[in-house]
Amino acid sequence: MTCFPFLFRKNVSPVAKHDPDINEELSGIQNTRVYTYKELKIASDNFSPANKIGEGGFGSVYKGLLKNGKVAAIKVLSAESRQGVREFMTEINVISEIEHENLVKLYGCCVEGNQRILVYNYLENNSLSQTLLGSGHSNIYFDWKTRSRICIGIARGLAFLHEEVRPYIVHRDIKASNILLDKTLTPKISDFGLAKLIPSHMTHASTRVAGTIGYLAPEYAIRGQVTRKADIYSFGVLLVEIVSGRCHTNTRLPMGEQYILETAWEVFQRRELAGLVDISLNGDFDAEEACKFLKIGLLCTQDTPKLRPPMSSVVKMLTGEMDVDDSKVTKPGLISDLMDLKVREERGDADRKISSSYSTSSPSDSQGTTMSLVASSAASTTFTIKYDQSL
Ligand SMILES: Nc1ncnc2c1ncn2[C@@H]1O[C@H](COP(=O)(O)OP(=O)(O)OP(=O)(O)O)[C@@H](O)[C@H]1O
Repeated sequence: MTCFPFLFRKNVSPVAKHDPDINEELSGIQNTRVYTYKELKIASDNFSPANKIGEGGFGSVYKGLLKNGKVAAIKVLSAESRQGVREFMTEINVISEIEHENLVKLYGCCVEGNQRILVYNYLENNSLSQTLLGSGHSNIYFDWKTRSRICIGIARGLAFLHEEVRPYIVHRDIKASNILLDKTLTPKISDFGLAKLIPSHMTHASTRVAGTIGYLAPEYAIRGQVTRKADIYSFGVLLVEIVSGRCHTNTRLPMGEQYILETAWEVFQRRELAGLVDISLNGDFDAEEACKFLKIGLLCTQDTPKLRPPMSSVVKMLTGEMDVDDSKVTKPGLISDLMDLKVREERGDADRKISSSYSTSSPSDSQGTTMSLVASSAASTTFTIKYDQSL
């Protein structure tokens, strides 16, 4: 991490003065490069639409050329988003302290008036969701070797967060759109806005549930306990997506085949896993390895969190340093089971009610918007579930 002569907190007094919460969080941040708004405006050619490279839940992302000649991705948070500000601070806190080949690199940030901007190194090949899973909108061909390398890279990045960093980090939003690819197709985990830093003596932290339907571990959605096992579940879904070239949910398929984990579990039981491997590979893949990856995906998504292997073991299994024991694979926690639960709860059978709210393009609109898990399960929608403690 590059250190600069001035500290982050010296540059934020206009915001801190108005918000004691942010002030408190800022005091924990030591070395973060602070850009002026003017610098970033110049870098992105006045945030020109031609330089806009993406739109996330909390604002727009622009490509820009920094004064030092480096190309950057400049993420401008929508100004009025309170939720976004909290996530902005989390992102800085989490990622400014760590560096790994498979994690996106934060160059710095900008806090001026109500402007909040994050500056990352620019990754040339977009995200996995826009390329591999982007239904033909990309000209990158992901052969088997590339996919295998991507899976191992993501696993290494996550193992680093889970097992090497202290306090360890639960990412909480591992999904295809948060895996960015550099020019050599090396995967970089991005978007640490939802991450939680958890001291090692704690087994979990209770929190508002946040994540993306389709990647969300059932026990996390139900009880709101953040553990590494929830990330491992999301990684398992992603692994199956990468091998199969299919998004976790496809409502155009017949019932019973819409959720990739359901399909993976079925073909696993019928010993036909190879049939799930992406047909666009035209059979040109290492079938044994591909089936092994799918089994690891199933191991990671098992309904019982304790049975999911730690990420360091996942890395070893993916690289062949550790065997995968077929007989150990148990049924995955399935989103359809989660929907059953929701339906039962709506009927009043359960003693705890889940009330959900979700954000699409405008996070500031999200509070209080009731979402039915059933109705929205097809979309890759980031959402939050809050428990009504009074129930
Ligand atoms: N470092 C980067 N290099 C290149 N492109 C990037 C970079 N960061 C983000 N992008 C582009 O901007 C898009 C939006 O990113 P962002 O992280 O804001 O949202 P998201 O992860 O797609 O969605 P959400 O915020 O809902 O999780 C990404 O999909 C990607 O195309």
